[in-house]
Amino acid sequence: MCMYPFKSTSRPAKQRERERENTAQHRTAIFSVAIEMVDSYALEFIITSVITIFALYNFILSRKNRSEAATTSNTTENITTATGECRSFNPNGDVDIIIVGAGVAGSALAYTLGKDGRRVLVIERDLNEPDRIVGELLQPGGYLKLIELGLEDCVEKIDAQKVFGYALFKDGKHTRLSYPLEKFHSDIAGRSFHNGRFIQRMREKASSLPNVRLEQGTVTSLLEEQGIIKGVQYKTKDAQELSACAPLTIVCDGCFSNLRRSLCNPKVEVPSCFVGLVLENCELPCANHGHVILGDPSPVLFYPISSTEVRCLVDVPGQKVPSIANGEMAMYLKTVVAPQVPPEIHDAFIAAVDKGNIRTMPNRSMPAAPYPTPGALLMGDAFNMRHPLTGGGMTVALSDIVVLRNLLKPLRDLNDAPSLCKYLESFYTLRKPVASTINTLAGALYKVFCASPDPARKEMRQACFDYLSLGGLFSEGPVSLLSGLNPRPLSLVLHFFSVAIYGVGRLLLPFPSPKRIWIGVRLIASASGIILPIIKAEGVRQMFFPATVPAYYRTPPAA
Ligand SMILES: Cc1cc2nc3c(=O)[nH]c(=O)nc-3n(C[C@H](O)[C@H](O)[C@H](O)COP(=O)(O)OP(=O)(O)OC[C@H]3O[C@@H](n4cnc5c(N)ncnc54)[C@H](O)[C@@H]3O)c2cc1C
Repeated sequence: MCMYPFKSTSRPAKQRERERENTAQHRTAIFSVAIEMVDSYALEFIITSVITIFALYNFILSRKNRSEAATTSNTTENITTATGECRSFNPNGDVDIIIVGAGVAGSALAYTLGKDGRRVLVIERDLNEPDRIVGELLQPGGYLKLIELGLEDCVEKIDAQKVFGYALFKDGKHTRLSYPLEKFHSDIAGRSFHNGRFIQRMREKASSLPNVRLEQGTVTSLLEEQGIIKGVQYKTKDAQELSACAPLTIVCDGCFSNLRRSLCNPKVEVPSCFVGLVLENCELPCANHGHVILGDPSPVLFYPISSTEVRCLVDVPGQKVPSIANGEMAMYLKTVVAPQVPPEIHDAFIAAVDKGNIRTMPNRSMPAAPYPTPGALLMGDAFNMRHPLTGGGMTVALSDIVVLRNLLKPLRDLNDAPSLCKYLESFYTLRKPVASTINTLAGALYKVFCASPDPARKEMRQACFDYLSLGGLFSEGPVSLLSGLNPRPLSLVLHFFSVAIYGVGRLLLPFPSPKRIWIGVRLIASASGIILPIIKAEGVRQMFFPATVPAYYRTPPAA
């Protein structure tokens, strides 16, 4: 029993000293290896753990919601019971798919499905060229989707401008963030243009197909028969009430959709409005770049929409904007916004305000929360919206169309609505990597980029600007997420928390004071408070663990 202690104490003192040193060195080595491992894996581990807990929470919640949804999905607003008029309208079943709305999503979808041989009827409220301040900058990721759909020529002959990245301005300093386009063909870049011209090109291209028919009319309701959407009821230009039927109706009636209520659970938020102006004949400080001014109270954007025009979008927080009619808006733009505009375009900005063509648009966000409904599907802004700060809406819509096209391709017959509906549930998961990355980034960046009196939020905003200014991986990563070139949700979360940690590091170095430590703690809390609710709304499981969602593996009904 006492052999070991006896042996130990009987060794010579030098040997014991050496052994002690060895043990200490060994411990230090283990400790430093452990520290290195902790350094490299801690962040990933913490995030993965948080996400896993959220996934479980979400899973339980989604089951609860699904059963609630089942009871509410039969609300009949904007749904009319089909009585037989459908069959009399198109007795030969000459339409496979009805598309409501020929905006960005509807017209791209019509061409895509028409090209695949579907007989498509598109009903659009107004076939004249739209004149809007939305959807004017297509990210390079969206342009890649346009190529996949064979629609890239729709940005030709409309004086579209190539966009190679962003210039970010804060307190008189600026940094250039280029899209990482090196490994792509030289034609790949963002494109900015007049939204109406782009849409008209896509409408023309869709209607050039013999099996695609575009009609002007306003859809007033969906036609339903025994829980299955059979088609739509619509009013023509000359006030005729008609109905049309098809095995599948795809609703793409945009951000103000009044048909989505029966197909999803619309939780629309309006954090701010954009006020739009057009600056003429001026040179942006960084040619062929989007410009983001981290202004007070919130960001201001500039980007070219033709060779002679620059779009300016001024974000105004809240749902109310100063009145244009009584001149309050012009006063606001001149006194609050103009002093923050880069000097190179200041005069053009004032001239645009004086010219008076000021437009406004609410900035809406709405997570996708569909009620899978046999015979119908939502797409575009009717289905899912995010803050337009990062110009991601069209990229998400086009990416969704690619996913849907691939799912529908193997199907010859769309008539078995319940089986088709079950199969198309996979769409909601397959779209997630692109959609959730762009949506989350838009929501998070908007919050970070807004000015705030809170010191923690101020630090976060400055840390974000400085982090992006570091260049290399620090700008490339976030920009490739924003551009839709690398839509990876985990990469987004890692960059977001890296910005927060970078901000905290700057607060604590070289000498942390209690006040700075406290701001650091609040910075991390505020970063989590910004991103986690958005991730939760996107669906943690679908976003980070899509392969664990059973719908991911749905096979075509005929297979
Ligand atoms: C201020 C602002 C700026 C934006 N900037 C950008 C940007 O730079 N880049 C970007 O990618 N995204 C941007 N977006 C988002 C982008 O505009 C949308 O994501 C995109 O337009 C969605 O396309 P959509 O087809 O769903 O809707 P829309 O393009 O709005 O099309 C909807 C169509 O449906 C028609 N319609 C509506 N109701 C009916 C009905 N009852 N019957 C028949 N037809 C109907 C409408 O006439 C319209 O043609 C911005 C959004 C806002 C609010």
